Amino acid sequence: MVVVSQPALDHFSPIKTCKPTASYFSGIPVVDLSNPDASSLIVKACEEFGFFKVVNHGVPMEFMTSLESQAINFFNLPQSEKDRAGPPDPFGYGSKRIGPNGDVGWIEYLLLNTNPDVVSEKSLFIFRENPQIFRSAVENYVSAVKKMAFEIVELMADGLGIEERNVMSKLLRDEKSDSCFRMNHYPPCPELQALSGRNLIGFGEHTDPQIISVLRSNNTSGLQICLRDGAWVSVPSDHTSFFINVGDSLQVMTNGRFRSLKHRVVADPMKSRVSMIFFGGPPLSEKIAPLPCLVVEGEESLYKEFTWWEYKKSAYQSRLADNRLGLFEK
Ligand SMILES: C=C1C[C@]23C[C@@]1(O)CC[C@H]2[C@@]12CC[C@H](O)[C@@](C)(C(=O)O1)[C@H]2[C@@H]3C(=O)O
Ligand SMILES: O=C(O)CCC(=O)C(=O)O
Ligand SMILES: [Fe+2]
Repeated sequence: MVVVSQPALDHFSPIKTCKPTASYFSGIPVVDLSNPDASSLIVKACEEFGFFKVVNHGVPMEFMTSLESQAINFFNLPQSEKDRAGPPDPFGYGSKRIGPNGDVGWIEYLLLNTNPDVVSEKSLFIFRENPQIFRSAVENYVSAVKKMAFEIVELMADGLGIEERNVMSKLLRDEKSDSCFRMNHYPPCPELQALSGRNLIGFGEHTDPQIISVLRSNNTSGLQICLRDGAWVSVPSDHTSFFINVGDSLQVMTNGRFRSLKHRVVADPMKSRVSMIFFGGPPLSEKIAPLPCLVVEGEESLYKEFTWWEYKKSAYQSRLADNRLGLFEK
C-alpha cells in the first residue's frame, strides 16, 4: 500500500491506495435465521471468521431501500449544507477524516447515537434539519436491525450452551446501551484509477470495538476482510442481506473464542457505495470480561478488567489500525 504522491493527485493525499487485486471470497458463512441449526452455525462462523452473512432476517426490504434513498438524498446535498451537520464530535457529518487522530479515507459519513439517553446535539440537529421522512427511515431501520441483533446474540448464547440466553442481549436492550449508527458514502473516483491503476482506501483497516456490528450496503462491493493468513479478500455485495462482525468486546466476553475481525473498505472507481452499520455496544458502566460460564476450570481470563467506558476512551485515543485490545491483554 502506498500514498499517492503525483502532483496531479495531490488533492487525494494523504488517503492511502491499494492495488485492485483482492479476489472475491466465496467462503463467507451464510446463516439462515429460520434454520433450526442457526445457533451452532453462528458459533462456528464466529470462531472461524468473526464474520458471517445473514439471510431470512425478517427486516423488511422496504426499510432498507427507503433508508438507502434517504442517505443518498442527504449525501447529494450541497457540501455547505452537509458541513452544517459537522464536524463529528464523534456524532455528526464527517468527510475524509475518520476519528480524532489523523485517520483519513475516501468517505463521507453520518454518525448518530441510538441511545435516547445520550443527548447528542449533532444527532438532534441532523434530524431537525432534514425532512421528517429521513428521521422515520432511520428509526424504522434501526429498530428492526436492533431486534435482529438481539436475536443473533441470543442465538449465539444458545450455541455456546449458555443457560441465560439474554446474557448478551440484555446489554444491547438496556436503555443505557451505548450503541451507534453510521451511514457511509464512498464516492466513485475514476480519475485515480485511470491515472495510477490503484483504488482509494475508503475506510482503513480496523476492528470494531463494540459487541456486534450489523452492516448492510447497496450493491457496490468494497468491503474486504482479512483472513487468518493475512490475505485481504473482497466480500461480494448483497443488498438484501446483512453482514455481522464480531466486535472486540465480544472477543473479550468469549475469552478469545470468538475473534473480532479486521476489515476495511476500498472505494470502487466507478460506483458509489452506500453502507449503514449498527454498532451494538453495552452501557458505559458495564464491565467487559469473559462470561464466567465460558471460562472452564483451570482457565484464566486473557484480559485485564475494564469497563466499556474505559475501552471506548482508549479506542478514541487510538488510530484505526491500532491493536486496541492489545492494551487490555494480560
Ligand atoms: C479512528 C477512530 C474512529 C473510530 C474511533 C477511533 O479512534 C478508533 C475506532 C473507530 C471506530 C471503528 C468502528 C466504528 O465505525 C466507530 C464509530 C467506532 O466505534 O470505532 C469508529 C470510530 C469513529 O469513527 O468515531
Ligand atoms: O462502510 C462499510 O462497509 C464498513 C465501514 C466500517 O467498517 C465501519 O464503519 O466501521
Ligand atoms: Fe468497521
